[in-house]
Amino acid sequence: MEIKPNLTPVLTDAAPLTRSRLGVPSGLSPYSSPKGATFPHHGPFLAIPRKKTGGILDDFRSSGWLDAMKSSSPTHNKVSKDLNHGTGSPDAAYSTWLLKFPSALASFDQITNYAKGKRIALFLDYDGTLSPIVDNPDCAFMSDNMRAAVKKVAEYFPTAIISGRKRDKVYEFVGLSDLYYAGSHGMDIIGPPRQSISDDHPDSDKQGLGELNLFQPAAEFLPMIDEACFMFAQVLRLLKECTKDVEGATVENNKFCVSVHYRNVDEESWPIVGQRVYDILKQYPRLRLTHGRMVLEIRPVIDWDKGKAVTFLLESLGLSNNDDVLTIYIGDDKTDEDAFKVLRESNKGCGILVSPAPKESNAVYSLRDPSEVMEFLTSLAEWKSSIQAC
Ligand SMILES: O=P(O)(O)OC[C@H]1O[C@H](O[C@H]2O[C@H](CO)[C@@H](O)[C@H](O)[C@H]2O)[C@H](O)[C@@H](O)[C@@H]1O
Repeated sequence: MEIKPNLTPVLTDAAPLTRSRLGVPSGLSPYSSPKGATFPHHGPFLAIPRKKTGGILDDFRSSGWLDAMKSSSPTHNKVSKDLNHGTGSPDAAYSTWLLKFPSALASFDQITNYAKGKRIALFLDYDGTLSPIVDNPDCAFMSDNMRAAVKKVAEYFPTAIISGRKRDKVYEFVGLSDLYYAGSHGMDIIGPPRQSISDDHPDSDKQGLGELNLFQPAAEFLPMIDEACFMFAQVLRLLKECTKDVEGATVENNKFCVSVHYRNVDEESWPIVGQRVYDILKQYPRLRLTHGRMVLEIRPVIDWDKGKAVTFLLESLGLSNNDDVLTIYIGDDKTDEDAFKVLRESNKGCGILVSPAPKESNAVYSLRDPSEVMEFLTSLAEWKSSIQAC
């Protein structure tokens, strides 16, 4: 399968996303729960506050922008201190947390038992999931071993990478053509083919990868995003000229969203960065702010996120209305929670949270870090290969 960047868009404006405009079989309304077995949930459900999508600076107003910056970006010391305070040691806290979010490796048999007779659709976040978190976003390379593991698993299951990054950038990092790519938090999707997998090749998990479509629900925001991105960069440059305080702050243009990174900024100066972003955003009522790992993410106020992207891809692949499909989404970030939530509520599959420390989540299982993700993907491919051989 070739990635063709210049195909005719399915939809290039931000008009309401209806079934007919999308040209997909069943629209984007919430799934109804399938009959029959439900995916196992462990321990009490931990509620994640629902993301607001209606106005500007929702997060800032509701919880205070500095608090939000700090809570989404705990420093290593702060995490250790919190864990020690609550339960004695980070290891003990992690073990307790694992009761609620069991390791997907330790629960591998349970997952594959559940997957028996079903087709698996696989969704993978990039940063912090396939590549380790590093200080310089341009150097977040995935290892060759990880690439081989993703390639292998994609030979058996339809596999999509869903990232906050610009689509081209994440494709450059991953470098595999036989995958679907959704950049800008799902606002820039390559794929899927016009014919559904199930219509074409009912006996296979992974067929029908024909001509690809481009889906960009926020296309009309492009000029505005470019302009805002330019302003963030200008303001940070001016700030750096006058003061060393924000040394380390960088702006990344992710096409349909902008990332303002503060990982390399002294924590005392985070308020300056946050305040500048806040000031500029006041001029853009159609842009909103969300928080990632040491990053402020500015995006259009459309009701679209990674969860919607998963729904869109499953529907377009003809996999959404089948009870014989198990969707697995692996991710590490707040933005991945939208996808975990969709899977949890629709009972269409399970989220696997990648985290070395306890966190609230809508995922069902957990993995500690990208090396465990690699092990899980390898095991999944081996399992599929072994049952095919039987
Ligand atoms: O959805 P993702 O693929 O997880 O992308 C989310 C953001 O990831 C990148 O930033 C994060 O990773 C960087 C490299 O490890 C790290 O330096 C940064 O602090 C993290 O926030 C990416 O640079 C952002 O544009 C994405 O939005």
